[in-house]
Amino acid sequence: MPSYFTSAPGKVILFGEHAVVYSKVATAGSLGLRSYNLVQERTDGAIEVNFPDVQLVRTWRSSDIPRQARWEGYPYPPSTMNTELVDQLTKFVDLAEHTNRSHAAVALLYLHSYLSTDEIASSGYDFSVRSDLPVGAGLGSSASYSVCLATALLQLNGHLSSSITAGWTVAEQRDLVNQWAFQAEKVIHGNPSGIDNTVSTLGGAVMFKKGEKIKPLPGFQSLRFLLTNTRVPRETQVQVANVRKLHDKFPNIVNPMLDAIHEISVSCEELFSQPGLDRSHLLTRFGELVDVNHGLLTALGVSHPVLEKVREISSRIGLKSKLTGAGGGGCALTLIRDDVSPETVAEVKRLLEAEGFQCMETQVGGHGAGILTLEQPMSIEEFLSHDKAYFEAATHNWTYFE
Ligand SMILES: Nc1ncnc2c1ncn2[C@@H]1O[C@H](COP(=O)(O)OP(=O)(O)O)[C@@H](O)[C@H]1O
Ligand SMILES: C[C@@](O)(CCOP(=O)(O)O)CC(=O)O
Repeated sequence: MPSYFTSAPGKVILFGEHAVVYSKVATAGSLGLRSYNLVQERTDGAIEVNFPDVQLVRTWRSSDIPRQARWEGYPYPPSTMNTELVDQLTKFVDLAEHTNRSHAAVALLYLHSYLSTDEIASSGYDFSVRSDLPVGAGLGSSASYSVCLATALLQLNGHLSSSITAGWTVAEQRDLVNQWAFQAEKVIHGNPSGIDNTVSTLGGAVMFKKGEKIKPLPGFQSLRFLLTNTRVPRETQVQVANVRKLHDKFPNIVNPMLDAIHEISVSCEELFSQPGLDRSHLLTRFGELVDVNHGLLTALGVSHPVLEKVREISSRIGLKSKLTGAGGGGCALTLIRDDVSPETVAEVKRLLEAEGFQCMETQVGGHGAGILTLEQPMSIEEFLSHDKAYFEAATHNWTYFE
């Protein structure tokens, strides 16, 4: 059994946060910031996890992990989450409940319980994960972690490009990864929408409407952004509830605002589907949509002084920013047009970091889930010491589900 890496990106909501709760369309894209998982066989029948981003190092005996019998629909996941198994695994991992660490561990063991063959269950494996993404900042770290796990477990158990799934299309394999990643997301979050794991699995950009199938945004061109984590903690539920209160108080005012946000996503889709549209013109129009969307979100009450600070600093240099995700703190995105010089980017970063913010430059719209088989085993220490550039290097022959 060779060693391999799996990898998956984070996500950013480009347009339509909050409006999506009211069944309007939202647009999200995959980030160049990714999580990476090293999977290696070991000889002692143990499962060892090394997840430094959530301070978890733990070993269990493989044969002690509860396992599920084959179910109808195999290898697709059952339609409902097995809450009994989640409870059982939460006790099994023996970590304080409801922490980052226990969620990460239970999500892995949940997939292991369902997917492991007898052979895999009696062997031992190391799972090590490192991420470029800040955890809990609304950039989809949990989805990218979940997609890494789903890809790893499906690969390990022969469901990806192996004899069991021989004849399956890439799209079917990608769908399988996405469905299992959604299971892991459910273990971590309870009731996620599915947009984060879908963007992370597919890559590129997607259009999303509640209750409808998430569809790729046709013609999307990769864009460059500066992401700013204001480090002000925010709770999605609180922001969503505040917008709900405003909506219920002034429906005739708030509904047209939500409709206007919907039209921004529609305009974004139209922008990318215009054949032969000049890139510079596209970026100008995109920047205008960024501005309008932020204005509407501010009117909905979900901005915050730190987010306005990001807008003020970036607009001084002629750049367009908006909050992304729930708002009330969290992250903002700033569009970096192709003609913006590296000096300008460095200057805006310097100004933002001087406010105590964390800045991350990244592309939006790149690859989704990927696998890379290693020719030689790699020590966990070496894996964890590598940076983004190492994993991105062209010599690494990643396979993506595209
Ligand atoms: N690099 C990682 N290693 C292990 N677990 C991770 C990692 N990144 C995310 N997670 C899991 O995902 C959870 C974070 O989810 P969440 O708070 O929704 O943040 P985000 O908005 O970044 O997705 C963590 O509590 C942990 O269980
Ligand atoms: C505000 C909302 O539209 C997006 C929240 O995004 P995040 O939790 O910041 O990634 C809520 C939702 O769609 O469930």
